[in-house]
Amino acid sequence: MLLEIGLICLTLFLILYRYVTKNFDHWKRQGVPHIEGHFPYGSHIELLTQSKHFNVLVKENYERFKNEDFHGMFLFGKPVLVVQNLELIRNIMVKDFNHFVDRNCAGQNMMNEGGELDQLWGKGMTDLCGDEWKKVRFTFTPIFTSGKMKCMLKFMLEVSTRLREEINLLADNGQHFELKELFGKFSIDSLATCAFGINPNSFKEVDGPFIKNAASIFQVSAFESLKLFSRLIPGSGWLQKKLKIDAFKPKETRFFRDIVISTIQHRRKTGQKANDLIDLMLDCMKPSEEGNVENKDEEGYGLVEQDVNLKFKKKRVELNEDIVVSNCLLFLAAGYDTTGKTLAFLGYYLSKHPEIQANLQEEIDQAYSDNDGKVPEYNTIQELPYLDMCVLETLRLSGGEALIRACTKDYVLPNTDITIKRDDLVIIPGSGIHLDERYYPDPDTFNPENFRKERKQSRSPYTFLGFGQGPRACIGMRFALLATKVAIMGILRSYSFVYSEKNPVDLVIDPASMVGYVKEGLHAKVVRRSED
Ligand code: HEM
Repeated sequence: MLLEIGLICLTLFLILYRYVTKNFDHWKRQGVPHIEGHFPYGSHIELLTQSKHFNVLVKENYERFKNEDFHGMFLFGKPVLVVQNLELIRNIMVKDFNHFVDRNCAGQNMMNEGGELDQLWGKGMTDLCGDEWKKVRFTFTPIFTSGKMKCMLKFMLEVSTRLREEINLLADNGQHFELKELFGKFSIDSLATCAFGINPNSFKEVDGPFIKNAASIFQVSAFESLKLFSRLIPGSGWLQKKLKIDAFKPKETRFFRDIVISTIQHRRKTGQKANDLIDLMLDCMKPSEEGNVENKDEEGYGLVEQDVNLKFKKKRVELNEDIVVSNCLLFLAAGYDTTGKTLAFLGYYLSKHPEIQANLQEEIDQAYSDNDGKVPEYNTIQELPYLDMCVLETLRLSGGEALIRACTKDYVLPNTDITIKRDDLVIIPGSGIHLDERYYPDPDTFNPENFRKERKQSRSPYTFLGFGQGPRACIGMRFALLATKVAIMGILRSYSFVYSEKNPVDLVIDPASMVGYVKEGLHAKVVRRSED
């Protein structure tokens, strides 16, 4: 019996070994410079041991292959092409987008292969593929236009008042505090208020379920990521689906799913309207006319190139409730940590550079005084030039991500004889590009001048990937910029950030943080400007 079990285990191991290693000569055959693959993890054991963040690995590889247009690597057994040349990046993200519509390759959408809750995440826009993604993206795009964001402003201002009250207490007691802990409360409260008209009151209920569940949803332990990656083993995803195993944060997912569902039910029952995101999404569930549609973004602040319009036959299909629930969940998750992290870094950089903070305060004071001391209008907030420069520079220095695309149709890389095959993965190394001195002189220094209009226009738009690029860029960009600007204006009008010696000298990115936040946190103090 033991012998039989041993033989079965050996056979399974050999199958797995063969499956993982069979493509390890892929890049060598094509003459592409690359990082060797090793069984079972591919190019980077750090992903298995969780000793380095993925964005950091991608940045290191970018440096290593800096003068190449692209290089290869392996994620477990999967060959991945990392494209560094900005013109090729434009082709992939925009010009030839129809070859790279998805983020997941067919049959390897890990979120679709678990139990009911994992499958719910699989219906979110980030994971949807092909025409289904186009339909959902097209339908939800009008929710994030400037017109709709103007209506969100009043909700954000309510939350910013609560943030100022908290800042006032912090100024009273003069203590150092962790910036993302504070701004996470602002970002979850503004999302919950704008999305569902709910006030989680995170500033008062520090241990409230809303903030606790939000904080843990993007903190993924080594064991949790192993559970997800195990789905790359042939047959494992199928088995986990059959056994209804939820690998991604089931407790937290259930908490937010139940809130979304009960809000939808309440709105339907009472017919109440708050003109928040959930109302706008429920409106999207109504059937629409068939026809050619275009998904053309509005101005987009010149940050995102979208010159491919999504032209396709929109069928007369209603969005079902699962899609709405899933995308509400996604907006909360996608917006919470990213906005909290951006604000935390912005507060940290301003505390480190008092002269920049003073310039920003001057601009903000002027905007209030031009509006008789009242909060400026939506357009003024979004267009204050120095504020915009500070936010974009924060996103450059702290926010470069490795962006993923899956090839959906074979593609010959222009001016090469390299074919990216259907189902191959491509990475755009935002974390490397953002810190490349060819695009940003003295790239490790916080310098908002990098985003002065003339300088911005002198570079390729693909040197800034804070919100991605192309039709798959961040749908919530306008919302995120507004929330960030409202929060920082509310604070700087009356307070200043002061640098804290508690900050580590070298900022180490926490490998367990999905958005890539600092392991030891970022700290600051606040003082009243009258006491400066
Ligand atoms: C400062 C805050 C934020 C940052 C830095 C950020 C950044 C990003 C990035 C880099 C991507 C990938 C783009 C690509 O692959 O080209 C993305 C996608 C996405 N973001 Fe954001 N985001 C933020 C806030 C938000 C908010 C507030 C929401 C929703 C309310 C949101 C919803 C999404 C969605 C749904 C996608 C997937 C879009 C698709 O696949 O079509 N994000 N975001």
